Amino acid sequence: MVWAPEAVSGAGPRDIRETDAGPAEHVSIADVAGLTPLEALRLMRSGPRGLLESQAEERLLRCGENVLPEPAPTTWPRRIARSLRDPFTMVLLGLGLVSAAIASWGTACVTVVLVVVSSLLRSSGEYRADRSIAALRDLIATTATVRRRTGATSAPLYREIPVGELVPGDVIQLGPGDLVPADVLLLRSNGLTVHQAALTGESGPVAKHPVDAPVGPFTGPASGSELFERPQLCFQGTGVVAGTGTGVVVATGAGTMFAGAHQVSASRRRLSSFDRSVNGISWLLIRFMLLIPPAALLADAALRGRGLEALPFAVAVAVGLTPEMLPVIVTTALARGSAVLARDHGVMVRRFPALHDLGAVDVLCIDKTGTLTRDLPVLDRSLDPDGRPDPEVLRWAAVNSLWTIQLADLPCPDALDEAIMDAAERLDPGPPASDGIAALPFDPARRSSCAVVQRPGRLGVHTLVVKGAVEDVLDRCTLVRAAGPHGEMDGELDADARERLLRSAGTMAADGLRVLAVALADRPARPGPYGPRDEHDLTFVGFVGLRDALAPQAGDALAELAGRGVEVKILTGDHPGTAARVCRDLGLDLGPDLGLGAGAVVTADQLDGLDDAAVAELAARATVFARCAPEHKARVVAALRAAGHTTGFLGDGVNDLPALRAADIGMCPSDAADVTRQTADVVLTAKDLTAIDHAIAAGRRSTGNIVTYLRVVLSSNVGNVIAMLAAGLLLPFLPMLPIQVLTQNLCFDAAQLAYAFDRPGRGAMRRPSRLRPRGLLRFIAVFGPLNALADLTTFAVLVSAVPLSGQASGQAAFHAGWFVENLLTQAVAMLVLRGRRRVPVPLMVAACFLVAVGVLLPLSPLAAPLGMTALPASCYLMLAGVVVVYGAALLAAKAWFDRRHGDRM
Ligand SMILES: Nc1ncnc2c1ncn2[C@@H]1O[C@H](COP(=O)(O)OP(=O)(O)OP(=O)(O)O)[C@@H](O)[C@H]1O
Ligand SMILES: [Mg+2]
Repeated sequence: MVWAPEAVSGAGPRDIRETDAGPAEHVSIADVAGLTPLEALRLMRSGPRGLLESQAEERLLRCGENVLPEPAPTTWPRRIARSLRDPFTMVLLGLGLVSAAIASWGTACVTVVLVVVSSLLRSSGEYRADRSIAALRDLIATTATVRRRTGATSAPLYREIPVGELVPGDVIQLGPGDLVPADVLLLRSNGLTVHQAALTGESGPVAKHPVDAPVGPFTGPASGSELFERPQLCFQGTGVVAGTGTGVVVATGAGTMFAGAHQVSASRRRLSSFDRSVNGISWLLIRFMLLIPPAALLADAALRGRGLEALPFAVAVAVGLTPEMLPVIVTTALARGSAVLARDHGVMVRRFPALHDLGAVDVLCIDKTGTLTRDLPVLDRSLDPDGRPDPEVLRWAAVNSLWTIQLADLPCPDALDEAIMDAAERLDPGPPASDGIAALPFDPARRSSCAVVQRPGRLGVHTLVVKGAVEDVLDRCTLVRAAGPHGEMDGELDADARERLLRSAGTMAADGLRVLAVALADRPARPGPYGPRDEHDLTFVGFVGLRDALAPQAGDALAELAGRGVEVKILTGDHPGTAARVCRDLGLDLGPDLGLGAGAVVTADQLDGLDDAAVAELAARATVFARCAPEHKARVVAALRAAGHTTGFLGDGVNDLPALRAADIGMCPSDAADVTRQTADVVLTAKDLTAIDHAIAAGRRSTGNIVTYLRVVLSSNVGNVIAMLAAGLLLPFLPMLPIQVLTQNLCFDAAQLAYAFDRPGRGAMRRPSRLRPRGLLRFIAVFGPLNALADLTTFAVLVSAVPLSGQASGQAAFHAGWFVENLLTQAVAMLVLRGRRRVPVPLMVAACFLVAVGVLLPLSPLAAPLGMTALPASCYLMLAGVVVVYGAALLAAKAWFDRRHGDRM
């Protein structure tokens, strides 16, 4: 909400004249872009110690909650209107109009009933789906750390509040992984970098820091990109990559820059690949349907000279052909799959089409820490440059950990830092000896952290303590510490010494340890800020090695995934040796030596010189990519996708964000960084590979059910059309009355809803599943004609069994016979075409329903109005024979088809 400072003279309706004078405008971020922190605080009627709780309450009432303007909640009429926009419904409505125009009232009524039923079913399915997605919001909801006071004299306290309760003037803290909760002007910062892609589309992180000198009023356009370049401004919806900051909230809710951008982008939602393939299949069918009935009509007119009297029949056939339950089945299958997944395995799918994409995943990229290992590191050793145990190295590492945590106000300390401090505390308990001056928190791009401290008795000297990845720290070292006869001596770090140190780090890594290098430098004390460029000419002092145990279920889950045809790749920022060892311990095959110097492992610097094609080629061959910076992870994922793989990515850090965006399916655990959680398509309760395995299985199940539905419906529809065309040419009367076509269609639709509760066969669960129009066509090409053959056989049987000779009763018997055969064969096809596995109850009920209607309808009082009569017993026997032979033929054809094309979707 736009903040109107109190006490504006000439008060507007929202002003409350209670305090001293302030400026006359509502404040937006552009208004503070030219101000110093102090000026901005004054304008916002706040202070460095934050707002009073009472002030905040009052502002919350006046400015409203800090939430994005929601689109109006979907009402039922709107929901139903939306479900009518689907192509099948449009076609049905069109056919209804045609039937009304030719006064074929029965067809018109049935068409309307179909439209109403399918749109009601679909809307209620979507309603339930929306509700379960809304329930997920709590899981991904974020909080903000705000500084407030209870009374004018009390000390300010930091506390976590729901982001919605932030008000203009609040002083808040930002840390790595935070989603910036409002538009903010920075008061202080420490190595803060922010990812602004949500607003600017720019992929790299940008540095942000307060500007203390007045820069003059901001005169550019208030929405202009120039605003995003101002280092002192952080915008809602952007994510903190590294470092920390404190800032004053300027605009919240609808008043933020993000709210403006969000409204534009929300109206242009992209279609997912799943939506596109469903649409593709729909339009294919619609074209087919619009073509067949006119063709039937023309053939009929040409051969029998019947002209327009066959029009109602043609329209009814078109209605019968429409798979109007497809949208209902799709919604139900996906919503049900997601609900079961959430309930049984704690996996939340944030948009339903993602469930289909999960089933299609054939490459899964994961990180190492917390996924393959437990992320509970324990210090194993601390060594001097010569490889001798040396507690002094641990002490320095702990100094770095302590002061980076303390001075950078990190919200939650890194597991490595905690482990180092625990070990140092056991070594010498008590308060730290040195004083912290400044800190550069860990940055995944620099792969190191730095603390600047003042040692006791070393006045006038600042000591830089750096720890981080071995290669990166050694690159900034020129000296190496050596123990001399009279204490410490520093020798030159030449190429040989560097080689030797890299080798000993490699040995530790190959033992499965996480290795950190520690380095120091003394500098004359100075007041100014420290930055990454101060990390040079360091003295290497030693290594610390930490052991992180393997995650208990990781090995089994990797084997399961391999059994499902999912290839797993590891993208980690860690040492190649550590990564390779962990993978071997878990039984993951790393593949052959790539001849690049790191065995089977690719290190990210090897990707740097390569073009996209070469990266794709390497990505196909290698399993482990080590020393990855965030953009390397994204590059590998993008290369895999470009090569045609459906790629999933699991990660939890801010450094995983670019890859999460690049993947088809981004996954993260529910305790991941805010930004990561907001970006992911799938959120897991725990970072557990087993849950992903379940999620993939659920995706395949849902897709499998949709595919089975399409296969059965389309092959029987195609069969019927062929049979009707043939009958039109062979028989002197209509093979089926329009009302019969429609009744049969209603029965099929009702029965097929049961497919949402089916389970695909084992074979389908072992391979990635996708909706493939071509695979579908292949199936229909075999089973459609087979169905038509059964119909034609029935015609032959009926023609020989009932006296037709133009009598009405003969035709009614023929119609009844074909009606019965159609329902029975459909029941058989429903059970046989899904493969040989246990039939779930809903499907069995559906098949029995079809059989019961088929057998009983011609005997019931409804027979006469529907234009049918009871059949002689001999006819039932013959029809039973046809159905049994058809069932056997289907079984044989299905077995042949599966052998030929595999039991896949
Ligand atoms: N707190 C820290 N202080 C200093 N260096 C660190 C710290 N955490 C990690 N590092 C170094 O940075 C490297 C990369 O770590 P990072 O956590 O960014 O990797 P990652 O890609 O998240 O790895 P993973 O696949 O294990 O999740 C580590 O191997 C380590 O050398
Ligand atoms: Mg990580």
